[in-house]
Amino acid sequence: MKLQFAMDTLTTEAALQLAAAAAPHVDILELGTPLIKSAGLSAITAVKAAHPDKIVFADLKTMDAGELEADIAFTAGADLVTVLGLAGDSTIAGAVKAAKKHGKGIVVDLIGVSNKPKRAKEVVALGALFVEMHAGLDEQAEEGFTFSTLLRDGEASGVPFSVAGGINASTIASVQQSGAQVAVAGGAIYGAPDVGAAAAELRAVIV
Ligand SMILES: O=C(CO)[C@H](O)[C@H](O)COP(=O)(O)O
Repeated sequence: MKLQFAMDTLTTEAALQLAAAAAPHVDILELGTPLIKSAGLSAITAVKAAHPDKIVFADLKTMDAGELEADIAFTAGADLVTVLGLAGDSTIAGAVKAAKKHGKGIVVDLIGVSNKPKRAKEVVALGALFVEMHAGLDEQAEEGFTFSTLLRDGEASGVPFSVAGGINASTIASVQQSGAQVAVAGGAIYGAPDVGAAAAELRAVIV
């Protein structure tokens, strides 16, 4: 299972510092949606230039203009770009078209989708590389939140999936056991006093 570090910060400088600390322990460096909205596509270029050996993931969460938005992110240096599963099929197909042009991949984020296994199958049929079983930061803050549903949905989907939703060192083993291809961790790494040590701790559980 690959480990993805979601850098939910607001400046390119902060992202480069986080990436430098965590890179030895992670496979995928994710530029979070707030970072791309705040710093722009140049943040993608900067992270890819600093870490050409890593998979750079641009969490655009595209809802419309799939081909155009994916194209500009791939041109900026992204290897993987997200489109929302709530978007229409034509948006997802457009993003997949851009990914094929660049030899890269589209990940469909199923945040907010009620029947995630069903939509997962549909979007992989449209050409998505994998889906993200995702409970966002707001959903995580809701009373009674548990990400066990995400693991069940991933297993039920029958397609390649990642899991994101507040994963930490005590829960990442269950993500691996669910058969996920990628575990996404944001706050558990960037919120730790020692970013490198936090990434290493997660990595130690899954190797
Ligand atoms: O995409 C996101 C929010 O929409 C986050 O990057 C994702 O949820 C991972 O971060 P965390 O581990 O803190 O939940």
